[in-house]
Amino acid sequence: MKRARLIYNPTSGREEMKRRLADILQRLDAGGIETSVHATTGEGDATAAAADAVERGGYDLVIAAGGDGTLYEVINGMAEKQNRLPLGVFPMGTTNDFARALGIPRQWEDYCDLVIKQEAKPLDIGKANDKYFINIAGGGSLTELTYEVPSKLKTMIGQLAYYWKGIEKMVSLAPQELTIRAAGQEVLHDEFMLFLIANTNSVGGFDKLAPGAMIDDGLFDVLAVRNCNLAEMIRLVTLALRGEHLSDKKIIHFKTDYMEVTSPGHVQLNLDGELGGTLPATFRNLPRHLKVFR
Ligand SMILES: Nc1ncnc2c1ncn2[C@@H]1O[C@H](COP(=O)(O)OP(=O)(O)OP(=O)(O)O)[C@@H](O)[C@H]1O
Repeated sequence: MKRARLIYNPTSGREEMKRRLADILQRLDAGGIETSVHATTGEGDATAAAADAVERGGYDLVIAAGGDGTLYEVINGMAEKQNRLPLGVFPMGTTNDFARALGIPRQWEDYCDLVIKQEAKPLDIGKANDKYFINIAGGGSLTELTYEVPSKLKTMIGQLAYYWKGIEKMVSLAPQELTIRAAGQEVLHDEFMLFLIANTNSVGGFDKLAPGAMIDDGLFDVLAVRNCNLAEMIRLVTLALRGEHLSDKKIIHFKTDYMEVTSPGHVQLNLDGELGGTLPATFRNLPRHLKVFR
C-alpha cells in the first residue's frame, strides 16, 4: 500500500470536490493508495498542509485538488524541501490552466487510474524572488484581474467571470515603465502594458499564448506587450486567441532561464493567478524540480 496526503479546497470551482471526494478515495484505495485528507480552510492553508506532509514523513505522494490557486499554494509548501514527494493534481477550479497545459484528464476516474500507475514525470518550476510558480508569472494592470474576480462570481459563472472583468479592466489599462534584463538578451527599457513569464503553453484560458513553451526544457517563454491603445490591445487579444500574436511589432517574445524586472512605479506581481508581491523581481527557472503524475 502507498500512502497519499490529499489536500483539497472545498470552495474551488463549482465545489465539485465535495461531491467527488468519497468516490476518489475509494478508487485510489482499490488501486493500492491509502489516502488521508486535508480540507483547506483559507488562504495559505494548502501551503502549510503540503509543507507539513513532507516534513512529517510517512507519505509517498501528495495530491492537490482544486484550482490553480490551490496548486500554487501546494507547490509553495513543497518546492523548498529536500524530499519533494511526487504530486498528483485533480483539476477542480474555474480555469485549470495548469492541468490543461499538462494534459491532465478532466475525468476524475481517469486521473485516479493515472495516479495509481505511479508514473510521475519531472517538470520545471519558476522561482520569483522567494515564491514559486508552476504556470505563469506576470506584471502589469491586466494581470491584476485574476484576483479581482470574487470567488462567488467564479463559482456561479466560471470562466465567463474572467472575460467580463477583463473587458472592464482593459478600458482602464495604463502602461508601466519597466527595465527587463534577461540572460542572453539585450536590456529592454520601455513602457509596457504587461509582461508574462510562461512555463507552460496554457495561460488564463488561452492555450495559444506561448505555443512553444515546454514544461521540462529549463526555459521560460517571455512575452511583453509594448505601450498601446485600447483598439490595439483588442487587436492583440484577437490575434492571441488564434496564436498569431508573437510576430506582432507590439510584442516582444524570447526564451530564457533567468530574468530581472525593475520599475520606478508600483507594479504588482501575479504568480499563477495569485498576488505575488511587487517589483523588483528576479525570475529563475528550476529545471525538472518537481515530479507530477501525468
Ligand atoms: N475553505 C476555504 N474557504 C475560502 N477560501 C479558501 C478555502 N480554502 C482555500 N481557499 C482559497 O481559495 C483560493 C482559490 O482557490 P482555487 O484556485 O483552488 O479555486 P478557484 O479560484 O475556484 O479556481 P481557479 O484558480 O482555477 O480559478 C486559494 O488561493 C485559497 O487561498
